[in-house]
Amino acid sequence: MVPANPRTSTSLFSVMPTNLLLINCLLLAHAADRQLSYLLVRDGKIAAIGPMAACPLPDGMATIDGDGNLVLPGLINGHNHCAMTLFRGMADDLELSDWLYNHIFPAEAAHVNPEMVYWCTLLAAAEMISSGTTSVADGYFFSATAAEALRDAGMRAVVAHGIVDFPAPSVPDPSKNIETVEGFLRHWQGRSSLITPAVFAHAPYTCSPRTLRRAKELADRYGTKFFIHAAETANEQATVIDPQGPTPLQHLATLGILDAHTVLVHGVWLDGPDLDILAASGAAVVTCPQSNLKLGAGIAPVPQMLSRNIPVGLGTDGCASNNSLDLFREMDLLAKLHKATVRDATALPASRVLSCATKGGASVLGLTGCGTISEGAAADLVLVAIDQPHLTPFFNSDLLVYAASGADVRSVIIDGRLVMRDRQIVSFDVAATMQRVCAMAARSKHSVRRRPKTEN
Ligand SMILES: CSC[C@H]1O[C@@H](n2cnc3c(O)ncnc32)[C@H](O)[C@@H]1O
Ligand SMILES: [Zn+2]
Repeated sequence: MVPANPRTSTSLFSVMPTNLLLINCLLLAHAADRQLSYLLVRDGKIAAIGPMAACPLPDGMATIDGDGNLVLPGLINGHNHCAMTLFRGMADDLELSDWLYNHIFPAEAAHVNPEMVYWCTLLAAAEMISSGTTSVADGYFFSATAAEALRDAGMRAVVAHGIVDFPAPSVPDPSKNIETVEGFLRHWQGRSSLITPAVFAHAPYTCSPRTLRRAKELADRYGTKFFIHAAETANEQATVIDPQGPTPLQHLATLGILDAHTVLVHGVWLDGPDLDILAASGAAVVTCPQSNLKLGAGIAPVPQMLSRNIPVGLGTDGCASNNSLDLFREMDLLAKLHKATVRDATALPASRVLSCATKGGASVLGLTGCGTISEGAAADLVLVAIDQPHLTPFFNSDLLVYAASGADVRSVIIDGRLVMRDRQIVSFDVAATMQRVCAMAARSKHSVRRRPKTEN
């Protein structure tokens, strides 16, 4: 149940067993021959997989019948600002700097507080779980509260505390940024099997070189991931750094903050030399194609990244720029975009895209053992109903990218716990969460400048 007060959150869900026997599941490898399998889950990990003929006796263990549904590794959303569900649809059809400076930052200054972050993050968790996402990288303010919400929802998350050089909702005095984030890292490191804390410096145009260096140094000291939005729009270099000077990527490289623990979000405006620097640094990229198209930013050179072995994950970005958290939509778009730009249908195969949203995404976020179905891997599993007209006949995983949607997900298991069963989220009260967010949205409507709808 959802606690009435986010500060006193205690989730019954956290004491649920992490041992399960999953029966009658279809593994991707058997999609064509329809041979059903069992998966034995112990202590949140996959302990054994085999054909139904060799299924062990439940021996008192909770058993879930997969009903012939396809079992997939849970999808991994590499970039989100979960609490921004409150701002869904608030500022559509605007380019990034207008959207951010004239609409989003003012709305955040007025409405972001711990209560908002708790409930709006829970709402994001409901949307992600019900569309097959089991892990997310969140980057926002009041990160301790976001971490509580994601843990209470039963989601696996890398929760990164946001840093900007101006007064932010959770840190009104930017000179206190580093110590605040350090407190967050100290509190959450090793506290929960589900939550990994990290650092998020917002962007090269909102963080000074000194802030960027100190934020990265802090992340390194705690051995955490360091995230940054960078090279998102064409004018980032012109308006932010120096029109004649280094590119945003060169700027970050010169500051010494690109390495294997750095995750660059967006990376739309990267030229050949930038991509070479990135590849040599070991840093990863999370691409957010829906957000990049909607904000008019452009198309990230994902095939060129992959051909240089730059690790690439897939993210939705927040609800105010997407406006959906369904990674199936994101996969479909990513797989098609590059085919169109270079007029080559082989530019980015569906299987490669599925890997960015699973195994590849896990590696970008440092989530060891996630994004794969094998013995010893995390039991983060999604059951997809393929026995439907739009997924028939089902021979291989390409259909997951080109025809499936989040609505096809039936049940979800995270860290060995059943989080959604037959489309019913069981870890928290979704109806109550929607009610709370609707009430907040109604209150904020009077003070937030929502875009008037114009007739054409
Ligand atoms: C410190 S991260 C949170 C901060 O980032 C803002 N934000 C959301 N999406 C984007 C984007 O695509 N580019 C730049 N900034 C973005 C969000 O509103 C928060 O203020
Ligand atoms: Zn973002």
